[in-house]
Amino acid sequence: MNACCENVLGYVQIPVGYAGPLLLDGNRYYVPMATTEGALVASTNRGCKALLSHGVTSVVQDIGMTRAPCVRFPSVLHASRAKRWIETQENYERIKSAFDSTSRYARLQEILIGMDGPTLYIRFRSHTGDAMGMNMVSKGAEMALRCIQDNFPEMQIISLSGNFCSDKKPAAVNWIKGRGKHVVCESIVPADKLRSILKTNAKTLVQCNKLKNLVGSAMAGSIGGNNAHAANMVTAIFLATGQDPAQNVTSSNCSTSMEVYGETGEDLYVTCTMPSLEVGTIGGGTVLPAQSACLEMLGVRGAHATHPAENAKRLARIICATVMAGEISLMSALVNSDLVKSHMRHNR
Ligand SMILES: CC(C)(COP(=O)([O-])OP(=O)([O-])OC[C@H]1O[C@@H](n2cnc3c(N)ncnc32)[C@H](O)[C@@H]1OP(=O)([O-])[O-])[C@@H](O)C(=O)NCCC(=O)NCCSC(=O)C[C@@](C)(O)CC(=O)[O-]
Ligand SMILES: NC(=O)C1=CN([C@@H]2O[C@H](COP(=O)(O)OP(=O)(O)OC[C@H]3O[C@@H](n4cnc5c(N)ncnc54)[C@H](OP(=O)(O)O)[C@@H]3O)[C@@H](O)[C@H]2O)C=CC1
Repeated sequence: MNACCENVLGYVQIPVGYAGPLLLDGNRYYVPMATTEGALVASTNRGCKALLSHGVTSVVQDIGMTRAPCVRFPSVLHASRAKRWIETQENYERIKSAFDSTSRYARLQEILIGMDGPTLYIRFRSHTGDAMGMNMVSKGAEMALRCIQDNFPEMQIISLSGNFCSDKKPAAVNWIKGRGKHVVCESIVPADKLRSILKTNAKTLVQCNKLKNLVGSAMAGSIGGNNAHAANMVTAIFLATGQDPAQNVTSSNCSTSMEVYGETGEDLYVTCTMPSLEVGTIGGGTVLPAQSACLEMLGVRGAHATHPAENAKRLARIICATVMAGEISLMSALVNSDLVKSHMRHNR
């Protein structure tokens, strides 16, 4: 009681299904998904089946979590002087040791400073082990600001979060600089599997991906990227595994790409690139029993025994590969005009 929530009056139950086996980097996963959208799990499951013959290959980069306080100075000259001071290597090291002193795992990687008039937006980026890291990086940023203020007493702290972080709001900075984990997944779906499982072919999917996910997203001025429904798989796994649900905003950034492949050009080459997956396997809602059991299902519960961040990185890979499964299945349903039919069957 009273962990992760206040004034607790009960639980809201959400059904949890699974998709899989998902063959990823040589391992098989059964992926828990909490959702009330009938057809979503069936669709993701179908995508997993279509990806089985080649499996999914992933690469992941631990970008780190970010917090960007907004601080104001009496004039542009004062602000510029402070900016230069922070950017000097020797001072960066002083700020870093203040930041790092707040945690056994938070380790500052970079300070990126934006300037608007006499106001600075100081974006601290830190590795946070297996935790998603928002509490840790906020704590570190607060200590780092104290170190800066010791040298610039005229600095006024407007807000610990200045929105240049950017947490829980759609923002281009997270696409460009990354946030959390940056994952790229790749696979090939052979022509026979496209035919028998997805009931379509590579050329049709590639054309739909271009006109819907690329041109359509551009027409809409999308900043979430060119994808069909990454947010569906991200959110369902976030709910099942105790991630912060509001972070589905940035975490769902995804670019889905499709090309024809193979000697006859009948196979499908597909990639999903997700630059800002904000995930952890320790801390926050991951400690709750059901969510913890779902992490256990994936073999990533808690802190990694020997290499901090490895569990969180593996969870990020699994989410991106599951997104790929959902993408190829929904796209196939759309080109077959099966979307409404399947939702009338599973979703009502
Ligand atoms: C529903 C299907 C999969 C049927 O598709 P189907 O090809 O008729 O299915 P099937 O009966 O031939 O089965 C093929 C495989 O699909 C899986 N499968 C099939 N049924 C089940 C089930 N009940 N439970 C678990 N798995 C299931 C399973 O892997 C099965 O293999 P098998 O087990 O037979 O060897 C298909 O029509 C489909 O994928 N529809 C799309 C549904 C979807 O993706 N909905 C979520 C997105 S909609 C939305 O929220 C976003 C949107 C659309 O607005 C975004 C946008 O703008 O694009
Ligand atoms: N404060 C904020 O601005 C925001 C907070 N949140 C919330 O923050 C929470 C998540 O914060 P987060 O910092 O991830 O989690 P926690 O606040 O739970 O911090 C993680 C804790 O786990 C400890 N730890 C033990 N082993 C490890 C390991 N291997 N890797 C990393 N940490 C380890 C850390 O140690 P140590 O003490 O040494 O660091 C720390 O005490 C969520 O509930 C989320 O909803 C969300 C958005 C904003």
